[in-house]
Amino acid sequence: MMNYSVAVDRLHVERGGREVVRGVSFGVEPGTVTGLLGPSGCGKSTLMRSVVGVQIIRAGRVTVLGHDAGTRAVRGRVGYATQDPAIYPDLTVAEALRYFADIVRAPASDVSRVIGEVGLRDHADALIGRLSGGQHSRANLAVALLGDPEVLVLDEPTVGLDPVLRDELWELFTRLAAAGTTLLVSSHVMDEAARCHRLLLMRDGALLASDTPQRLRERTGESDLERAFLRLIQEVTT
Ligand SMILES: Nc1ncnc2c1ncn2[C@@H]1O[C@H](COP(=O)(O)OP(=O)(O)OP(=O)(O)O)[C@@H](O)[C@H]1O
Repeated sequence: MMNYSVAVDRLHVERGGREVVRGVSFGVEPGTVTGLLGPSGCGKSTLMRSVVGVQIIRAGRVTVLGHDAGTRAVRGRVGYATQDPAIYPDLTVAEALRYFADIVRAPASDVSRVIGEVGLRDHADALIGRLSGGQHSRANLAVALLGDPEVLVLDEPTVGLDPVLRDELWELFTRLAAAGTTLLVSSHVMDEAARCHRLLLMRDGALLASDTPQRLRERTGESDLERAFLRLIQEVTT
């Protein structure tokens, strides 16, 4: 059996009295980038919260690096960037990162490394509260990179970024994966899908597909991944 970094088995999650993840199963191979795509509200963030271990689940099992998600054995080995950055606005970028580096017991040298990786070197001394939306989300991503976690769970890390920055961040994700990190990255943007090793296409709390971009194109006969996704939706609704 494949030694998955993240394994989700028949996961069911309820939120607000409604089942928002309905029997999802998949595995994420080590050293790969897996894209989690689907329309707003389909359950992407809920699924990611389950992988990080901060979501109460109704049924099923989520294991990360061979341990139940959120347990002590995996704490510090998983980096998580949420959609809503929660970094103190009255600290500078470097101060905030030093603070979080202390919490996750990352080496002090990590602060400068992650600032460079997200392209915030020129803003290291700027107050978090004064950053633009895109700079703020990069600072948030930098926090997740502290301590060089083996698994990175990134909820829409490129939202609000211009195409050049998005491209740079995807290059970083690819580089991290090549060095052995496992990444689960959600996105609304289909052109980012092509840069993933594997795609999870989600709709209404269920997985429509879990496959490589190439196999999804072949299976649907569509060269464009957005059209391939639409075709899969047609298949299940007709
Ligand atoms: N705190 C909550 N209480 C009740 N229901 C919630 C809560 N958070 C999310 N939901 C519901 O759970 C469902 C899945 O939400 P989720 O945030 O996982 O979707 P998503 O695919 O990440 O959406 P988006 O792309 O807009 O972030 C939605 O129907 C949402 O309304």
